[in-house]
Amino acid sequence: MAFFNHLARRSFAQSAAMANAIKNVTVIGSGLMGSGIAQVAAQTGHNVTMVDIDPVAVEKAQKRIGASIARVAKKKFGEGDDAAKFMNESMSHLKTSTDAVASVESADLVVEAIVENLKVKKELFSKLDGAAPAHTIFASNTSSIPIAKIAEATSRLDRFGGLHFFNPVPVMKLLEVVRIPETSDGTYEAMKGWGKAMGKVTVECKDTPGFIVNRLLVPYMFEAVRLVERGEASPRDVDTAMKLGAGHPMGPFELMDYVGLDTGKFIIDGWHADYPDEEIFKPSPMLEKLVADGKLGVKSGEGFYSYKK
Ligand SMILES: CCCCCCCCCCCCC[C@H](O)CC(=O)SCCNC(=O)CCNC(=O)[C@H](O)C(C)(C)COP(=O)(O)OP(=O)(O)OC[C@H]1O[C@@H](n2cnc3c(N)ncnc32)[C@H](O)[C@@H]1OP(=O)(O)O
Ligand SMILES: NC(=O)c1ccc[n+]([C@@H]2O[C@H](COP(=O)([O-])OP(=O)(O)OC[C@H]3O[C@@H](n4cnc5c(N)ncnc54)[C@H](O)[C@@H]3O)[C@@H](O)[C@H]2O)c1
Repeated sequence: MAFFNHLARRSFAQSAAMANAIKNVTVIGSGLMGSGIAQVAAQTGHNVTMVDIDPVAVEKAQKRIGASIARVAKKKFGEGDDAAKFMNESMSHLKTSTDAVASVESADLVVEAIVENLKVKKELFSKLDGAAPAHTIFASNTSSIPIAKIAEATSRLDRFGGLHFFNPVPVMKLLEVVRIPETSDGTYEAMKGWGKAMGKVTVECKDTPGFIVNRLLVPYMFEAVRLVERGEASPRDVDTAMKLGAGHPMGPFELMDYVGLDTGKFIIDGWHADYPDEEIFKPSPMLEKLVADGKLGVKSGEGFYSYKK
C-alpha cells in the first residue's frame, strides 16, 4: 500500500510541479470567453497575453475585463485600497496583442477561444505549432468540436487537450479538462493542475460530443426552441417555467442569448453535419432568421429578447 501511496504522492507532486510551470499563458480570442479566461488567469497571477484578430474586439475586451474585475474586487474586498490593489495587480499581469505568432514565443500554455469553426481553429493552431516552444501545451475552449479534429493540425498531439470553461468565466466554477488518446499523462496532469490554480473545479472528460455539460445542456436548449416553434409556449413562459420549476438561474432562451446565438448556430450546424439523421440537430428556422438578421443575443443587443437600453 505504501508503494501506491508513494506513486499517488509523486503523481500529485508531478501535476503540481507541471501546473506551477505554467506561468505564461496566451489566450487567443478576446470575445465572451477569451476575455473571461484571460481575466481569471491574470487575477490568479499568471502572465497573460490576450490576442485577437480584431483590434476593436481587443478594446471591447479590455473594457469588459475592467468592469468584471471591478465586480470581483468589490465582492472580495468591498470598496477601498485592497480592492484597488487587486484590480491594479490583476491588470498588470495582462497584455494584449493582435499578433498571434509573436504572442506564443514564450508561452507555457496556449488557450484558444476563437470562433467555433473547425477550419479557422485548425489554421490557427497549425500556424502557432511552428512558433511556440516545444514544451508549450495547446488547448481549445471549444463547446462542441472534437479536440482530436482540431489537434490533427499540429505536431504536438501529446501536448494537446481541451480546457472547456463556462460563461461567465469569472463566476462559473467548472472546468472540463478533455484528453485525446495521445495526450500525455504529464500534459493532462498539468492542465488539471492549472485549472485548479485558476480556482476552478475540474472534471475529467473524454473527447466525446459536447463532453459532459453540453451533451446534456444543448439538446435541452434545442428542445426548448422546438417547443416554441411548435407554438406550444412562449420563450418567456419557457424561461419562467425552468427558473421556477427547475431552479435554473436562467431559462434556456435567456441562456442562449447570453452565450451567443452565433455560437449556438455554429454548434447545431456542426452537429447536424456530423449526425445528419438526428432530428434534434436539424436547423431551426427561428434561430436561422435571428442570426441572419444579426440578432445574436446580448452581444448584439437583441436575440430572443431585446437588451437595448
Ligand atoms: C434548435 C436550435 C437551438 C439552437 C440553440 C443552441 C444553443 C447552444 C448553446 C450552447 C453554447 C455553448 C455553451 C458553452 O460551451 C458552455 C457554457 O458556458 S453553458 C452556460 C453556463 N452558464 C450558465 O448557465 C449561467 C447561468 N446564469 C447564472 O449563473 C447567473 O444568471 C449569472 C450569469 C451569474 C448572473 O447572476 P445574476 O444573479 O442573475 O445576476 P448578478 O449580476 O447579480 O450576478 C450574480 C453574481 O455574479 C457576479 N457576476 C455576474 N456576472 C459577472 C461577470 N461577468 N464578472 C464578474 N462577476 C460577475 C456578480 O458580481 C454577482 O455577485 P454578487 O455581487 O451578487 O455576489
Ligand atoms: N459563448 C459561450 O458561452 C461559450 C462557452 C464555452 C465555450 N465557448 C467556446 O469558446 C469559443 C469562443 O466563443 P465566444 O462566445 O467567446 O465567441 P466570440 O464570438 O465572443 O469571440 C470570438 C473571438 O475570436 C476572434 N477570432 C476569430 N477568429 C480569430 C483568429 N483566427 N485569430 C484570433 N482571433 C480570432 C473574434 O474576433 C472574436 O473576438 C468557441 O469555440 C465557443 O464554442 C463559448
